[in-house]
Amino acid sequence: MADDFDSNTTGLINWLEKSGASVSSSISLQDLRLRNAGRGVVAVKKILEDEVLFSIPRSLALSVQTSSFSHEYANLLDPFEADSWLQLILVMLYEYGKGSRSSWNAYFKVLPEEFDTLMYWSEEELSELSGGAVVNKIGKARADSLFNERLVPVVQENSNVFGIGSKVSADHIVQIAHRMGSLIMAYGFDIEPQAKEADDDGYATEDEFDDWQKGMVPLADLLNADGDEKNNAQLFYEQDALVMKAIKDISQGQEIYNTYGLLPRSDLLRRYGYVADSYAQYDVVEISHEDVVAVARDELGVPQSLITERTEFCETELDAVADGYDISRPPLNVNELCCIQPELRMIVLCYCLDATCFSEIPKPKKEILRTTDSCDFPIQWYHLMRLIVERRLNAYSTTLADDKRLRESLKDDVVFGAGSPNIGETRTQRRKILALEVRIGEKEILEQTLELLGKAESSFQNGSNKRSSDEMEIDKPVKRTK
Ligand SMILES: C[S@@+](CC[C@H](N)C(=O)[O-])C[C@H]1O[C@@H](n2cnc3c(N)ncnc32)[C@H](O)[C@@H]1O
Repeated sequence: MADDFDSNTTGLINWLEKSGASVSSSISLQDLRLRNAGRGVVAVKKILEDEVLFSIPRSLALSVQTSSFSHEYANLLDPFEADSWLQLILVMLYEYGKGSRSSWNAYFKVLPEEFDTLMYWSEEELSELSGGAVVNKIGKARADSLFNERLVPVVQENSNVFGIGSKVSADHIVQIAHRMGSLIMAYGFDIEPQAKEADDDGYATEDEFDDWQKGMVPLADLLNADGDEKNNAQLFYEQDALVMKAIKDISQGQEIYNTYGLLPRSDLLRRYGYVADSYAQYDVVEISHEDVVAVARDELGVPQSLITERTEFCETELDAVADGYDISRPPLNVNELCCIQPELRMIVLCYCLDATCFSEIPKPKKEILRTTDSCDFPIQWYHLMRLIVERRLNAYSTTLADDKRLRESLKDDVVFGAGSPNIGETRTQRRKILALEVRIGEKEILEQTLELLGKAESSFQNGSNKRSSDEMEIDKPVKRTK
């Protein structure tokens, strides 16, 4: 491809090696744009487990500690002391503004200027995700006002320090700050600090447990990621260097993958702007507390006074109340409702119990939160839980069947995830497909949960030990069905 892509890649490797990094001859940084994966690191020779792929001196990581900004302009950083994210953005604005005078100039040249992360989606594109909880987690408005109120005045008042003209608009500064914030989110690492010297008596000082610092680690952040067995490398924080090592044998030609953690695809899309099938196992659906209350009150007729009393109990005695609760992907071949977060199971239970059963909840109360499983629930629990899941499913404007049909119709055009060619794909079309994958995952979870609830409810109704809430013995030991 005729652009600066390859020369920037070479520039990065040359800069790293000149600055004390070592890069194994068994790897190469390659152009994976045809697979919609930007740059990536590929094994050019067989690599053995524990082999060092590259080693980056700590001083080459870009952070508040390593940039000269923190001592030259400490006064500008001070007001942001409590916010390490804003501090790092400020440092990156400074180094970026220095252009070729920055030690990290070659590094900035390989970092992207455009993102598919949700922060950059239009309202129309985001509407493809409506019904899901992720649209409420993007935080663009909050970031905009934080940048406008706190960063813009500092940058404008010190335009010479940040290498921008004195007439640069607030919008432009906010735009670059968003780029830096997005880079930190998708490329940054939490870097373990160097171990401190031990005291004479052999004990390390308390400072040894200093917080890990956010920073950018050149090259380490050019590894793509996998949520499963393709993950074959990991960054180790050694005393003087950050060292990427193989965590399993890697064949020649295989891509080298880091991991971004056990993220549901909605979060993968929000933070990294892509989805991959290997993360589908971590998908979750969030049910808001507000929805649980609304369904109990409006659809099951639980009086508001009882809801208030029981919510308070769940909050003070069980520490179980949150803004939202997760339902995760039900494990295959397991007929239990362990996919529903225990806190949600317990709150729903508390809303269902009559006064006598409620007063019999045994002590220590927190114990029951951890041990109660679906076998101990009264029939009303299944009913309320089903209504909650159905309400959540109805929040989407399309059904799972609609979405699967749509995916089928797009299948010939686009392959999803890391292997997808993006030729001819418009940005909006690509985003539509990414959202479709997330929606399908969430709806699968909800439909599978409904199926499990239906099965559990009917086996409860057919069973000999039919109980209603007033017959319930809540302190019985957990009866596992397996
Ligand atoms: C830490 S960077 C990895 C380097 C990136 N490929 C580049 O060229 O700058 C993270 C970004 O890489 C992309 N990425 C990571 N893993 C991927 C994968 N398995 N498939 C496709 N893209 C991936 C996403 O755009 C993500 O935001």
